[in-house]
Amino acid sequence: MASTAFSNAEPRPLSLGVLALQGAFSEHQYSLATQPGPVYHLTAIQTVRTAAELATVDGLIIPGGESTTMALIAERSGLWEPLVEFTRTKPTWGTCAGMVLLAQTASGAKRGGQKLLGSMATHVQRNRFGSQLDSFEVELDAPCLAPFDRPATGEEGPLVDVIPFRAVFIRAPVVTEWDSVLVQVLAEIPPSASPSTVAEPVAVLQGLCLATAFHPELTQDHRWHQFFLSLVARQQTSLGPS
Ligand SMILES: NC(=O)CC[C@H](N)C(=O)O
Repeated sequence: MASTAFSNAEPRPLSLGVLALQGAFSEHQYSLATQPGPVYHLTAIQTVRTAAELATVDGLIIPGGESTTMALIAERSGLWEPLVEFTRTKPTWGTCAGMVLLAQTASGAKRGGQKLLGSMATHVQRNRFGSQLDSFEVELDAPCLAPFDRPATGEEGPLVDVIPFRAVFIRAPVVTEWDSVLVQVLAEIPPSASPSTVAEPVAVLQGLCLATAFHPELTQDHRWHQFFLSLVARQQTSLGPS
C-alpha cells in the first residue's frame, strides 16, 4: 500500500446525480456538463430515478418543478426512504421545489399537507412571490461565490469583488424560519424585491445540504454549480482514499 497515501492534489472521481422524476433536471445536467470552474474529476452526471441509481452517486441535485408531484412519484417508486437517508448524509442541493422538499416544514403546502424530506432545519413558505406570471429576476449578493468569480481560462489577475448573481425566481419559496446554529444563510433577497420588504434567505447551507430558492440552471452563470461541486469534492476528500 506504499503509494496509496491520499493527496489533496489528486482529484477523486466524482459522480453527480440529478433527481429526474419531474421538473428541470436536464437543465442541471447541462449546467454541470458545461460549468467551466475548477477541474473536478467528474466521471458521471446521471439521472436518478431509482434507489439503485441513487446508491451510485456522490452528490445529488433535486431540481425545480413541483415538490408535491416529485414526492408522490418518489413514494410510488420506493425512492422516498432512500432519499431521506441520502439527503441526511451526503451532499445534496435542492433548487426551488428542491428547497421545499429539503425543509422540515412548509406553509402554503397542499391542502392536507405535503411530504417533506425534512433534512434541513428550515421552514419555507411556498410560492412566496405569487404565480408563474409573477416570475422575476434579481441580482443577489452571495459572498460564497467569490472563489468562482475568476473565469476558468487560466488567466491570472486580481480577484474582483463578488460579482452579483442574477437569479431567476419562478413560483419560488423563501426560508422564513431556520435554526441559526445549524443553518448558514448564503444569500438573501433584497428588501426591495421581497413581499415582506425585509431581506429573506433564498440560499442556505446546512452541513452538506445546500438549498436555493431560485434557478441557477436557467442561467449561463454556473457559479452555484461550481460551489456545489466543491462541496461534493471536499466531502469525498474527507473520506480518504477510494
Ligand atoms: N419553480 C419551482 O420549482 C416551483 C416550486 C413549487 N412552487 C413547489 O413548491 O413545488
